[in-house]
Amino acid sequence: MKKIVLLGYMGCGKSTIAQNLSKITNIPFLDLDKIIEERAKMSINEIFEKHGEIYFRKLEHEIFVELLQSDENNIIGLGGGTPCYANNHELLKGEKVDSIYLKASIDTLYNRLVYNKSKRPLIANMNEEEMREFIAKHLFDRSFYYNQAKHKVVVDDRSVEETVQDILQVLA
Ligand SMILES: Nc1ncnc2c1ncn2[C@@H]1O[C@H](COP(=O)(O)OP(=O)(O)O)[C@@H](O)[C@H]1O
Ligand SMILES: O=C(O)C1=C[C@@H](OP(=O)(O)O)[C@@H](O)[C@H](O)C1
Ligand SMILES: [Mg+2]
Repeated sequence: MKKIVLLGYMGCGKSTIAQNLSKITNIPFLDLDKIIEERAKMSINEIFEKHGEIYFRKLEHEIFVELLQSDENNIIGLGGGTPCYANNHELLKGEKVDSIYLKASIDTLYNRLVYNKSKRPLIANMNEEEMREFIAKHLFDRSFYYNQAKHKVVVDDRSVEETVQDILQVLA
């Protein structure tokens, strides 16, 4: 049983890359946010609105632990905040876990998020200037946790296909 775990800031491509890596490797992929939404029968936005972020983080932790415990080989795309709460970063170091930080610059993240923020409650209501500032500070705060991953793949100026190949190389 092996788990390939993709982590990194919102917009770095965890969900997109997990799906494409799955197609090439035939290893089933799981998106932690999607599973949270299915369990809660609500969107991430609704969970934040109705129950608040602390409730979301609790659910996120419980489901992450559960996914790591299953006997299947899986590719798991985390949420951007997953490694930063409830000591989840310690789980990235597990023997059966290949954790990979998809590292993106502030510019890459900003460019990908600016038109894709509505489903991300932490940035949904920010204007462009606020968002750039927020990403810069938040990425700095979170980098300690992201750097706990076993591997790092830089995604700036890389296509989806190139990043998938970079991951395969790191895992070889
Ligand atoms: N080279 C690339 N690699 C990954 N995503 C890319 C790339 N270029 C553009 N994108 C877009 O950036 C966004 C990344 O979002 P997503 O995969 O949801 O990231 P995350 O799950 O890390 O928040 C998607 O809209 C995707 O289509
Ligand atoms: O960075 C975060 O704290 C979050 C990232 C989101 O996932 P993506 O990174 O896939 O957007 C989602 O889990 C939630 O909106 C909180
Ligand atoms: Mg995602």
